[in-house]
Order: sequence, then structure tokens, then C-alpha cells
Amino acid sequence: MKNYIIILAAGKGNRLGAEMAKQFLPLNGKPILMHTIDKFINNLHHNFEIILVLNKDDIQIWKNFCELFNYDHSFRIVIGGKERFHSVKNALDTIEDPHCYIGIHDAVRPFVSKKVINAVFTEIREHDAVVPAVSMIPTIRRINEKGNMGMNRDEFKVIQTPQVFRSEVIKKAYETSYQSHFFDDATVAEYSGYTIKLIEGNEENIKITLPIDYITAKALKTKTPEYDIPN
Ligand SMILES: Nc1ccn([C@@H]2O[C@H](COP(=O)(O)OP(=O)(O)OP(=O)(O)O)[C@@H](O)[C@H]2O)c(=O)n1
Ligand SMILES: C[C@](O)(CO)[C@H](O)COP(=O)(O)O
Repeated sequence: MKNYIIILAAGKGNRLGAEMAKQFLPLNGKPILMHTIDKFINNLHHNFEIILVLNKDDIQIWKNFCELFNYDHSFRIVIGGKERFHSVKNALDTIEDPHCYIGIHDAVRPFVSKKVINAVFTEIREHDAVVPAVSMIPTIRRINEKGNMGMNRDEFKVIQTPQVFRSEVIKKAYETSYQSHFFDDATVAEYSGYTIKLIEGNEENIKITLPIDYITAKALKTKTPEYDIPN
């Protein structure tokens, strides 16, 4: 079956607060978004298609970067929506293939490993929804109106992307309307009654969200295991 990979790059990056959306910031000489797309191009070898979701105001910026870096891959480009949910929905609406696997990945997670990419697209053959996750490292407390309470971190997992679904599952799940507790695609699928299979993610697969994450990303760039990123 064919694999689709939706790369979500229509956010504004408000929490990082840079002059341009964070997916276009440089990392080892080229935009973060290109590193992320290249992870899939270099690690999925047949029968896949990348769908790139961009903010309508960023399309020209992306075209300019492609020209600057002679980046001549062609993708289906979809215009993003107000929330991440709407961006995913817009991309799903363009997939007509009734039986395929659909991976959804944040553009700002350029350090996803080859092992995780292969694992999610292998495991989906046996499940409705497959999501990478890593252990919760910090010590956590739950707060409420009465005070706070220590929690057992072993009962929690930190969720990553790519999140991969059977097409019937994710298309059906996204027929619902947006709700603020839809934190990711797994919560949307779960809301429709589907069970989520967790697999081990890779620790470096951080989401670049805050300025400190960008600093971490610049440090991590030399440690990506699969290949040396060309300058
Ligand atoms: N309407 C949106 C919002 C987010 N995203 C994408 O979803 C991923 C994860 O979202 P997040 O880190 O929250 O990105 P931003 O929305 O850009 O960040 P912020 O919330 O700080 O503005 C990012 O790759 C982002 O580009 C998207 O495609 N469409
Ligand atoms: C989908 C996600 O990356 C899973 O970790 C995350 O939930 C999306 O980003 P946000 O920071 O919650 O907006």
C-alpha cells in the first residue's frame, strides 16, 4: 500500500518568537523544514508521497528557499488552517486513495530517526494508529484548586510524531469538528474510539518549540546518526 507523509509547516512559531516561522530558520546551513523533508526522502525508498502543508503567506518564502538551495523535489502543496487540526484536515481532504497509510509529522521535528520512521510504517500494517513515544524524564506534580500532588512519571509517556494511521481511521476521525483537547492526531483518533499503539520514539526527536529547543537543535545537528547533512 502507498504511504503518504503529511509534513505540517503552516504554523507561525509564536512561542519561539523569531522573525520568520521557525520551520524556515537555518540549521547547519539550510532551513529546518528541508532537513525534516529529507529525513523521509532519504529513509523511505518506494511508494510514498510527501504532502507539504504551508501557510498561504509562506508559499513564496518556500519557493525562494527552494530556488536558493536548488531543492527540486516536487510535492503536493496544501494551504494550512487556523489550528494544527485544520492543517491536517486540509491535507487529508486531498488524499483520495481509499486504502493507504498516512503519516503526519511536524515540520519542526528534524531529528526523527530512520529507525522510528521505519518502525511506524511497519507497525501500522498490524494496527489502526501507531505513535512514537519516549519516557517522561522530569519529576512531575499535578496541580488543582486544592494544591498539588506528586505523580508517578512511569505512568506517562511523551508523545512524538510521525503519527501513522490507516487512511480509513484518520479520515473518519477527522470528520469531527475541532476541540481544544485535540493535542495531536492520536487524540483525534482516540476520540473516535480507535486504540493507539505506542512504539519507542527517539530521544533526539524534539519539537522545536521554544528558543531553548532551537539552541538544542543547533547542538544536535552534528549527532544525527543516518547521514552527514550537507552544507
Ligand atoms: N495552524 C497550524 C499550526 C501548526 N502547524 C504545524 O504543526 C507543527 C507543530 O506545531 P507547533 O510547534 O505548535 O507550531 P506553531 O503553531 O508554529 O508554534 P506556536 O504554537 O508557538 O505558534 C509545526 O510544524 C507547525 O508548523 C500547522 O501546520 N498549522
Ligand atoms: C503533535 C505533537 O508534536 C505531539 O507531541 C504536539 O502535540 C503538537 O504541538 P503543540 O506544542 O502541542 O502545539
